[in-house]
Order: sequence, then structure tokens, then C-alpha cells
Amino acid sequence: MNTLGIAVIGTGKMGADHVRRIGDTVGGARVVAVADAVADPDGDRAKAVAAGVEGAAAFTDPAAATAAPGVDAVLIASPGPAHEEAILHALERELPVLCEKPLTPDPEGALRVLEAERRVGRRLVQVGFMRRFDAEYERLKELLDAGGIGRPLFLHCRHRNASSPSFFTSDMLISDSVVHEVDAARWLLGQEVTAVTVLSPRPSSAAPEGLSDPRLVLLETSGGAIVDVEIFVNCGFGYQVRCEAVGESGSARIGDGHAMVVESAGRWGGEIAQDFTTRFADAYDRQVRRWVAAAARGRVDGPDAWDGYAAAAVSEAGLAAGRSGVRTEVRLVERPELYR
Ligand SMILES: NC(=O)c1ccc[n+]([C@@H]2O[C@H](COP(=O)([O-])OP(=O)(O)OC[C@H]3O[C@@H](n4cnc5c(N)ncnc54)[C@H](O)[C@@H]3O)[C@@H](O)[C@H]2O)c1
Ligand SMILES: O[C@H]1[C@H](O)[C@@H](O)[C@H](O)[C@@H](O)[C@H]1O
Repeated sequence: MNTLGIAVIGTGKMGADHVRRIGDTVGGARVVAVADAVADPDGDRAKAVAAGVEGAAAFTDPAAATAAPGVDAVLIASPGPAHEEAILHALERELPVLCEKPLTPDPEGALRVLEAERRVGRRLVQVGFMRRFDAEYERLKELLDAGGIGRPLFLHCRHRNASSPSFFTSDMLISDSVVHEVDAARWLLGQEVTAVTVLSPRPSSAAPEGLSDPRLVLLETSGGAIVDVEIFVNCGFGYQVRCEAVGESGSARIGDGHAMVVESAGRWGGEIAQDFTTRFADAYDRQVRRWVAAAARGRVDGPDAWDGYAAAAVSEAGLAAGRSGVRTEVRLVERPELYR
């Protein structure tokens, strides 16, 4: 196979950005089909995205896009609740998948994805936890793996968005946003998350009516570390993702974002990225590039469906903890052979 033919499902902010990057920065692949649905019943959004890509066809039915001629792999960028159906369509055809996070909003849906992969007999699904492809996160992982700061005791995480989309709910602060820290913590520490506690201060006056924003999420891990995550999706001033690891013999911090510091007129300072497309631009590029290379060899080379399931199980515990105010244990099924 020379060029991987990709169907992109969901042509909103992320889907359109992935279509652009496949055309501009990712070699060895081309978009041959795009589909949108629900908010795009006439296919206008998909048509507009397809119009910018030579040879790409637009569909209103995601299943039809997946079955279109020339499709070798599927990139899913529809909203979380639509992921399971799109993944199952792709797995029926034994196509490699890159699915934006969360794999599914709930662990039950993720288990159905694991079962579908078991039927195929090999791993085909990668989840879009792009922080694993970010240069700073990679350096932190290398340091921790090398024992550079000793056994990790804490991860102190800050995850701030300038503002949240209109459809954002208090649950989504956990299942859509903190899910990144859940995956990052599992990956950085090589441990599962075992329990979740959620503390919710009086909401910021900048938060939309009814949104519990910010929140503090505490994760306990199987190796005895504690991860605290401040999630604040209407902080107003920009996009910040920080992580400080504290170990028995040192600490390491990423995400300060001080690429350039300007000193002038008696002041010093720099710029703050305004959203994830800027802060993680390189990570998205590398994620898609690595997925394309692995998919062309029929492999998964990144976070897989088990990682998506584990994150969904932590989200479920987090949602229960958020509603009850009580520490909630995470329940995981036994890890299937395919993911060991
Ligand atoms: N990795 C990241 O940093 C990151 C950043 C933003 C969003 N995301 C994820 O990407 C996905 C899309 O987010 P977005 O910000 O692009 O949202 P968006 O609302 O901008 O776009 C979603 C698109 O999917 C379409 N859609 C809805 N239901 C569909 C269905 N059943 N089939 C096909 N298309 C459907 C909508 O019409 C819309 O065009 C979500 O899973 C989100 O969590 C990830
Ligand atoms: O879907 C987005 C995306 O995953 C971003 O990376 C995260 O910072 C946002 O909080 C979330 O809403």
C-alpha cells in the first residue's frame, strides 16, 4: 500500500484540522472520504471540507464514508457519544482507527470496542491522547522511567481553557478534559488509577450558569502516588497544561510555555497560547504521523483501546465522586491478553 486512504468522520474543529494536517504535514496518507452528521444534515460542513481536498468525497452517513472506495483507515473526530458506533463500523471492515478522546464517554461502550477487537483478533484502535506525543511530556516520561527523580510521589497538574464551548457540562470537565490527565498519569507512572475524589469550590463567576467550574480532581494510583488536577475551563486568560512531578529525590515541571521571554520598558513577559490547537500543534502532527505509519503496517503504535477503556472507567468513578462528594473506587475488568 503506497498511500493510506483515510475516511475522516466528523468535520468540526478537530476533524477539519486533521484533514488539513493529513494534506499538509503528514506524508504517506490522503483523505478520500469525509462525513459529518447531526449538526450537518445536508452535508454542507462535510462538503466544504471535502472541497479543499482533491479526490475526497463528502457523505452525510459516517458508515457510508467508512465503506467508500479507497478507504484503508478511519480517523474519528465526532463528539464522544458518537465514537462507539463509528469505531464498530470500522472494525467490522477490519480498518485501523484513530479515535479522538474520549474513546467512549462510558466504560460499557469501551468494553464493546474491546470485544469487537477481540473478534478481529488484533489491536486496530488508537485513542487520540496526543499528550503522549508532546515533546515536553516525552521528556518527563523519559526522566521518570530512568529514575531521575526517584519514585514518583505526586503529579500536580493544572489544566486551564480560556473558555468552554456552549455544550460543555460539569460532567465533561471530568470525562472530556481531565480524561487527558488520567491518561497522562497512567502513562507517565505506568500505574492504574484506583480511586477518585472531586472537590468543587463555589463556581467562578465567569462560568456559564450551572457549570461547576473549576474543580479539583484527586486521583490515587496503584503504586501509591497521588495526582491532583485543577481543571478550570473558563479561566479567561488562555490555555495552560502544566504538570509537576515530585519524586523521592527531586521534582520536574513541564508546561510553563515560556518559549520566549521579552524584557522591555521595565517589564518582562511572554505569550500564553489561547487554545489546544496552538499548544499541542506539534503533538497532533506527530500523533497522526505515527498512526499513519503504524496503520500502514497493520499495527497500533500509541494509546490503545485498553487505555481508552481504563480512562473511561476512571471518568465513571470521577462522575460519581463529583455528584456524591465521596471518594470513589475505580472498577476495572481484568486486562485481556490482547492488551498485555
Ligand atoms: N485531543 C484534543 O486535544 C481534542 C481537542 C478538541 C476536541 N477533541 C475531541 O475531538 C472530538 C471532536 O471535537 P470538536 O472540538 O472537533 O467538536 P466539534 O463540535 O467542533 O465537531 C464535531 C463534529 O462532529 C459532527 N457530528 C456530530 N455527530 C456526529 C456523528 N454521529 N457522526 C459524524 N459526525 C458527527 C458535528 O456535526 C461536528 O461537525 C471530540 O471527541 C473531542 O473530545 C480532542
Ligand atoms: O475537548 C477538549 C480537548 O480535549 C482539550 O485538549 C482540552 O483541554 C479541553 O478541556 C477539552 O474540552
